[in-house]
Amino acid sequence: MNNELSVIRQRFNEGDIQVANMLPGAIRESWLRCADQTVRMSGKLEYSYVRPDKLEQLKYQNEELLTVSNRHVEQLYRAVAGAGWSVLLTDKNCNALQVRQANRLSNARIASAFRDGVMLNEENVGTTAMSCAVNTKQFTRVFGGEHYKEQHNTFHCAAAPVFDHMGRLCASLDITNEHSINDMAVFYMLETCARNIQKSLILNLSDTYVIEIIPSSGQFGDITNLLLAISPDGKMTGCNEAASTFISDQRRFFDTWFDGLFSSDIGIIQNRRAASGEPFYLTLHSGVTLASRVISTPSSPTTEDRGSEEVRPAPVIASVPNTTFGDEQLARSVERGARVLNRLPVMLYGESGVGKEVTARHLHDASQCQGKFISINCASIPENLIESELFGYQAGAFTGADKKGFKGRIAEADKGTLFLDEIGDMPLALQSRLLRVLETREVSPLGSSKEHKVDFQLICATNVNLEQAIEEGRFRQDLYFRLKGFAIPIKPLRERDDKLAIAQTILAADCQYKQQLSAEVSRFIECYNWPGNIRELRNVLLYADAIGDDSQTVQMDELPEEYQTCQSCVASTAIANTSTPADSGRLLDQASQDLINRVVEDCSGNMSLAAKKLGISRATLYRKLAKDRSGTALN
Ligand SMILES: Nc1ncnc2c1ncn2[C@@H]1O[C@H](COP(=O)(O)OP(=O)(O)OP(=O)(O)O)[C@@H](O)[C@H]1O
Repeated sequence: MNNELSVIRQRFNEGDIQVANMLPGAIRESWLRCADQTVRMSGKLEYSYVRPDKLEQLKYQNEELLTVSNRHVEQLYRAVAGAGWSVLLTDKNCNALQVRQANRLSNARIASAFRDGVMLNEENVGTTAMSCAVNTKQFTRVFGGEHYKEQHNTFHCAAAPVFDHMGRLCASLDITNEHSINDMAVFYMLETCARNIQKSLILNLSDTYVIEIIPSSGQFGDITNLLLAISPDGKMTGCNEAASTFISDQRRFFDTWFDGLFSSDIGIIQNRRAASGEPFYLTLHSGVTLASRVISTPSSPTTEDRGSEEVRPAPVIASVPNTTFGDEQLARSVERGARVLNRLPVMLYGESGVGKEVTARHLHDASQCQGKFISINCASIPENLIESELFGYQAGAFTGADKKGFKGRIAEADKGTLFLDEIGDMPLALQSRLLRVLETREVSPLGSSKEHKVDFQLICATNVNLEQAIEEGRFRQDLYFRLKGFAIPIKPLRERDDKLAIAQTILAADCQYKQQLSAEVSRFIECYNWPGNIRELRNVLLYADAIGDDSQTVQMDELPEEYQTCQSCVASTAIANTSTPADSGRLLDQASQDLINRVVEDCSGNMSLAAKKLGISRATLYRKLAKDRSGTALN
């Protein structure tokens, strides 16, 4: 926390409430409300939870919101979790309805406290991004010491309000990180996600036409476009935030009929061509003409299908039918994996970021399993919590346990798929318990002697060499063989030939503006080493999308700076651009020399391994290195 903020906190705590004027408006107001309600800044922080029966009721009341938002929240989570962000959806009173925790939450107490039903309103936990977003109805960031409660001073959060089809506040969407990351791309994604939830709520209205209007020269499907929902008899029944600003007086809007706004009647959107999605023009009474398009009609299919009709949706990766792109071997393995999954455990292995979790979700979907997909990252749960997290616990099983007990993640996966990520990091003692569960298909929660039958499909993933872990006594061999029913290796991105297809998919799925790659960027993607694999490629493209200009093509100077200066890629690009054979030869030599040096370095000087990776003999490798050192051109 910076010094100034510490001083503000101290003075405020001592009763000088004027000092709050130095804080951003939303946070100042929240601190003052907290002080009014005599919430204490320091002292023990006990989290309160909505009673389980009340939580059920809350979820029931928010059923539509939860159903509609699920894929958006999931998609946001998948995009940001790698950077350490957790995602929370709360109702409009800040009760958590859906919590998706980031992999690496180090604060064990908070990790176990943040779950569905935790009450995060100001009265209970002081100022948070979500309480500010709910109170101001605006996107808000609350960083570190701006949180009222001392215990939250290590967190950095941002939240966006979520509005329903009539523009009423219905929820807040929050992202939380333990590290201070002022990443505009992430905040942008958060706001877009909140707007997409409202869009899906509008598309979910029954017996309604939904039209999309482009107020500027943008394109259809832009999230800033106006959405209007109209009943078949012409009454306005819904609109998104952009439309409510555009039409300004929302209350009047809901008393309005279609022909009260536009100089045509409802027939214009009911004719066959318009109803089939062809663009048409609407004219406001003022004479302004707007390009429009019907995106949903009263007979349109259900929500999820409608979701795919959105023009530029950010598709859910899990629903992408093929997550293997041009890698035929991987496609074959995944297809077989999906077929055997209901009888054999599947093990995915590959470096971090190659897409193991994405593939696991795809396997779950493709296996047609109707149950839930329960994902557990064995490396991120503190060792002392793994056991209770996996197997559950009975009420009062240990100090600090929830009074109601906890079912456990394995039991939650009953009739569904259990995904154990980073299985190589599971502590040995728990490996024995897991083995027993896999053999008996029964779990008994901590503190209970009762066994419960469970039936689940199992996928596990690892980026460590389990065989080596067995040799070193860190992993049980019998568990290894039990888990490795069907093994699917996933190659690192640098070894894949379908890098451009992957990049194109990411652009189409996750980028707002950028939809194609310049020739130079394509060459860079092909040539770069990608140590962070698909995750790194995705981050680079999202960066270009967020900071680049409005054009649809990603240019080299829109990539993060460190990528623009990648030496061997610059050389390869130069080779492609050069016109004289002599220059081209020189640049090619340089690139080849760089590549050799890099591979030798990657292999820590192990010449046999480096030669193997380069596909040349050891003698040739020595010769090339010797020539390089003596300054002779390589050949
Ligand atoms: N097939 C894909 N299509 C689009 N994006 C993908 C695909 N595979 C992976 N990604 C992106 O790459 C990132 C990493 O994916 P994922 O978490 O599945 O990798 P992982 O191998 O499980 O990584 P780790 O071992 O670090 O957990 C995610 O942000 C995901 O969005």
